[in-house]
Amino acid sequence: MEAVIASFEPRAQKEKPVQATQGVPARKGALRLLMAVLGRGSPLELAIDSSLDGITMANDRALARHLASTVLRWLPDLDALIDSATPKPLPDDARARMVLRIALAGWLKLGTPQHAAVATALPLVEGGPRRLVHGVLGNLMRGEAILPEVPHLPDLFAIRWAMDWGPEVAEAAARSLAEEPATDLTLRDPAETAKWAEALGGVSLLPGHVRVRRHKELGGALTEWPGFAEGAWWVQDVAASLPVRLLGAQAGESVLDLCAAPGGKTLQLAALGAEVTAVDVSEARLERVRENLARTRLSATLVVGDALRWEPGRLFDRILLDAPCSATGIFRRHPDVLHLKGSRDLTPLTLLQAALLRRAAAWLKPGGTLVYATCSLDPREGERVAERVVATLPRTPFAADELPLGLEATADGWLRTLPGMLENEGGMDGFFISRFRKLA
Ligand SMILES: C[S@@+](CC[C@H](N)C(=O)[O-])C[C@H]1O[C@@H](n2cnc3c(N)ncnc32)[C@H](O)[C@@H]1O
Repeated sequence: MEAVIASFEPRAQKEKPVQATQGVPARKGALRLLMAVLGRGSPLELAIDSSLDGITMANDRALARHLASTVLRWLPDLDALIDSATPKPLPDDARARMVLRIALAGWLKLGTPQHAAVATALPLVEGGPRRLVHGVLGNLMRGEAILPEVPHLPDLFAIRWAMDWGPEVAEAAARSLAEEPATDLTLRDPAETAKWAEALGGVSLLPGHVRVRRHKELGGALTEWPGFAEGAWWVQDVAASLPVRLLGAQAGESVLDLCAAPGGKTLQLAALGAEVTAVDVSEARLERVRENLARTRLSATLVVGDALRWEPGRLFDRILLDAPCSATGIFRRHPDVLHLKGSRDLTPLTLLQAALLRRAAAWLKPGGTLVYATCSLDPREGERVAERVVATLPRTPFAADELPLGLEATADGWLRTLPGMLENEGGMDGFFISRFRKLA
């Protein structure tokens, strides 16, 4: 998973006052989404099409997604409230628990009036569970039910991130989970930064970057924002734009973008004027790259291929390997990664990452530069993988004057972006970025 190039769903914010059972389709959609993520372990983005099938109103779709995302941000806290009001614990994936989570998220976080939260919950359950949902909501609404100011991370991540990065990073991660983050855009032409920052009502943290907070004037779908149709920008967290910035590609150089889809970094490289070959194993995801290249009027050679078997038959000046990973660094935008079952065993991923890195290194010209990056907060997918190749591929540490945003390299010469960094400006995703040069 990676920064989405463009979400085509309009965003729902505070829910408008709901009449009686208006809003039931959105709750049904949210319920199906949560069943897919929490019941079957599907990533939220992959569950959207099937879960929201039949929900035609854009507002209902947006609200369904926003409710599901809000539940995922506050899951341990919502569950603690539910457990405090049920006679015996409900199974994690019980329909009644899912419906209660949605009703409480609507009431406590989206401003749904109490009567509407109840009226939209009850049609989703029948029989005994319906009486249970009614009773639990009644109990909680009569009492002093509140959510904490800062959500609790699931225990696994609270403990792991405190151990790996320190308690202050885990605390910042929890703070950053409370709200949907701002939308970051990367511009096709960095010379137009001021123009687009003004047109979009955003702020720029770097040349070629604009950060847009959700605001009423823009509202609606991203596709309607100024500059979308003409391909002036694409959605990409500021941290996700750093690997290409640090690869140092020049116009006319040959660059291999390995594991390229959905293509944020391919677009960045193509915008620099590099001759880009973008490879991805997923034809469907590569189609997104194709669409985005067409919209931005940029070009790259696209190859559907498994990088473990594909052979380029040539060498490249520079290679970017943005490897598949657990995506825990993008939990603010994709809170489902904190709850996906099956994502706990990292061994297959770390073996794949190391194998991809070794293959990529073989395709580099002598003197060429390779960047290995992941959007994971787990050192087993970042530092530990990079350390495995340094004996054969010397690292090129990041110099202080080439690191933007006040970032500093680690003692080993890598770059780590972590929760808490840029917090006053709205934060950034968690990335690991390493750079190597092949001896000439
Ligand atoms: C982290 S995402 C890449 C994000 C992309 N670089 C961007 O900036 O938009 C990882 C990608 O690796 C692809 N992938 C996974 N295994 C692969 C393999 N064996 N060969 C090629 N691509 C692979 C996935 O399909 C996925 O699109």
